[in-house]
Amino acid sequence: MEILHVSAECYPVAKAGGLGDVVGALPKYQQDVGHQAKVVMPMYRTKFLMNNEWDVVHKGYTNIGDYFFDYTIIKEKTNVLGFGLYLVDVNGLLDRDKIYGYDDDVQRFTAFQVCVVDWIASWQFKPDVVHVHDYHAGLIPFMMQHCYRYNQLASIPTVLTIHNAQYQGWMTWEQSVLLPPYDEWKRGMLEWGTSINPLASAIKCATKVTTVSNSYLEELKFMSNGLEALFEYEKGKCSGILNGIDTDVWNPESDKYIKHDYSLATVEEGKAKNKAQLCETFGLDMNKPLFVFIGRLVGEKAADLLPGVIGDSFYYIGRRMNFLILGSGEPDVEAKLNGMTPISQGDYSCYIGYNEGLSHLMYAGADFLLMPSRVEPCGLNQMYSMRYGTVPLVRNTGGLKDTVKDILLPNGYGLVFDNASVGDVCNAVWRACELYSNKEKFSAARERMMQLDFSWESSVQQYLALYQSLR
Ligand SMILES: Nc1ncnc2c1ncn2[C@@H]1O[C@H](COP(=O)(O)OP(=O)(O)O[C@H]2O[C@H](CO)[C@@H](O)[C@H](O)[C@H]2O)[C@@H](O)[C@H]1O
Repeated sequence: MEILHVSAECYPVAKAGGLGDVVGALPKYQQDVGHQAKVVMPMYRTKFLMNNEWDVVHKGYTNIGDYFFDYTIIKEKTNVLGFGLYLVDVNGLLDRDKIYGYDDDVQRFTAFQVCVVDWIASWQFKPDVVHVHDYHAGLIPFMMQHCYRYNQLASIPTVLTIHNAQYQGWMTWEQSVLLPPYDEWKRGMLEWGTSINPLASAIKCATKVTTVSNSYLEELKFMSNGLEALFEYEKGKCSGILNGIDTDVWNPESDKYIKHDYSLATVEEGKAKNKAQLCETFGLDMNKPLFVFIGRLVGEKAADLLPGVIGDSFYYIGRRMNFLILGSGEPDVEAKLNGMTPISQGDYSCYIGYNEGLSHLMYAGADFLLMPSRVEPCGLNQMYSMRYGTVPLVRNTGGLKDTVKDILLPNGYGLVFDNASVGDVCNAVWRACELYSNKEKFSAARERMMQLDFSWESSVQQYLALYQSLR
């Protein structure tokens, strides 16, 4: 089968979060089991672009509204990522350093999608399925079916995977002129509420819709930033497929970002060395359990609770633990976390920013990972941490619910709590400290977690079965 993934992110080309990880891994494993998987994404000005060699495979000319432009599709020469990687170059719109956060993001991602559809229309043999990820590629199913120019693509099945339904890419109706001319009778397929909603449009127009865990799909029917009724209405075409993790990149035995590799047999010693490196770098106390948080500092991840959790843990449980935070996001949360460093007695530090290498070292060196998320479609961090023998503390929601079993249950290994509140998280921190002081139980949980299988194997088969059902 020939599968074309369309995404705004793909690790290691450009990554802002979990979307990049998934799009960098799923096609590789699809390719491994004999399919032809390709990824197309915008050509941002990244290190990966500069460090690799490219062939020009297509040149085209198109427009968004009255802005007409040339575009180029380039392909990485050697399949270094294990699948065909294609980048769309549009000068003036996509040639930026960052992925998101520009005032003209609507124009940028609309232009990207128009180019992708225009390019597919030029293929002699069409792909078996076009698999779009999140709202940045959400207008593609509509364009393939209802834009006159691309009528010949209407019969190609499309799959939408929702990694995060909070962001929907809302556009005003004035911006509808950015789309290629379409059948006006079908404008309802673009609309949700009073605006154009690319995510809602993809849910309506894609042949199948998947979410990155089963529990998240259930939650979306009750809480999806305004799309609840749509998820209920379209439930017949929706299913949940849990993400896997890229076990080549996330492997404590061969992680290129850490100095001290380790396996299940050497976990105590290996983690201790990594912890020592972290503690030395951040001035923390090696003898106390180390709790880390890695992620976007936003409400969805309940990052706003962290200052309260750290303060209350020190106050009520005592200064028996260390905290280390890595992330960037809402300025007030960043400021609060930075502002707390003076309270540190060698037991708190933070790194505000994005740092891939440090994240690997933290999964390897920490004892516990905090994930109090209010919303967590799947969550990769908890799976990485378990593979690295770091016990996750998670809220009972979305993919966290589907992947972490509380230590009190038979064969449990993590710490699960119900509410995204300072009190509930502190209680889990206290339970973790108790677990840490019982060396036997702690090692047993670690061993159990490290043997869990979070590889892509079964999820890849589920995606393939879904594609087959569309033919
Ligand atoms: N400051 C920083 N420095 C270095 N690395 C950082 C970082 N901040 C985040 N990361 C990394 O980004 C990734 C985050 O992945 P998640 O899946 O946990 O969340 P995200 O919300 O981005 O993804 C969305 O999509 C994914 C994929 O489907 C879902 O699992 C998830 O639930 C959903 O919210 C991890 O690889 C993490 O290590």
